[in-house]
Amino acid sequence: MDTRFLGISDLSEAPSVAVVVDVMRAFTVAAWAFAQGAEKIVLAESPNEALALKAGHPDWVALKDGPPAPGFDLVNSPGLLRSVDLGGRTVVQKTTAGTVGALAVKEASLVLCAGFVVAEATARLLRTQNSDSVTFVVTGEDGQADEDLACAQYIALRATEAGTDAAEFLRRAAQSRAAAELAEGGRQGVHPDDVALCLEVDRFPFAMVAALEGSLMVLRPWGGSG
Ligand SMILES: O=C(O)[C@H](CS(=O)(=O)O)OP(=O)(O)O
Ligand SMILES: [Mg+2]
Repeated sequence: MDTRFLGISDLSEAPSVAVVVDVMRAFTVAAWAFAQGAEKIVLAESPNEALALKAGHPDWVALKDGPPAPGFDLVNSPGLLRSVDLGGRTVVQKTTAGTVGALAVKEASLVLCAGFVVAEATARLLRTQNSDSVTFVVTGEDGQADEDLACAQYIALRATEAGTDAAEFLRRAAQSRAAAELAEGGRQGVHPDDVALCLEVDRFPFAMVAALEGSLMVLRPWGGSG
C-alpha cells in the first residue's frame, strides 16, 4: 500500500482513498457522538452554514469548537460530550481543522475520518479495500501536528502489520502542542479529561465514513456496533 501524508493545503487533486485524521479533537468527538447514539454527523463548511442547517432542522444538534457560542448546542469536547444523550439525533459539526480536512477531500471515492479511538476499525476497513494508494490528511497545523501525524502513521502501519505497538505513537501525541494547549486549562469548551480521551486506542469498534449525500458531506459509523 502506497501511503502519502499531506496537510490540507497540500491537497492538489482528489485522492481515491483518503483518511482524514484529527485526534484533538474533532474525530474523537465524532466517535463519541456516535457512541452516544447520534445517527449521523453533517460536516459544515462554516459556523453560519451550521446555524442555517440547524434553523432548517430544529431537531438537529449544532456543535462547534472553541467556547460555547450562541445558537450552538455543544462544544468540541469528548469529555463534555460523553454525558450527552444523542439517541437518533443528527449532529452538525464545524471545527477549525478536522471538518475542514474532510470537506477538502469530499470528491474522493472513499473518505474515512479517524483518530486513535477508531484506529483498528479504520485500519481494518483499509485492509478490506485492498487499495494501492491511501492519502492521509494530517489536519492540524497545516500537516505538522504531531498528534495527527503519529496517528496517521500508526493507522497506516496497522493496516499492513496487525501487531504494531501503539506506545511510541501515543507518546508523540501526548507530547504534542495540541495536547499541551488542551492540558493548560482555563479555556472554555475544554474538559480536563479531553487529552486522555483522545489517546484511548480502539475505544470504539466502528470506523467512520464520510460521503456526499446531496450537497452535504455526511459522516456515519461503519462496522462495529456503531
Ligand atoms: O477543538 C479543537 O480541538 C480544535 C480547535 S482548537 O485548536 O482546540 O482551538 O479543532 P479541531 O478541528 O478539532 O482540531
Ligand atoms: Mg485537531
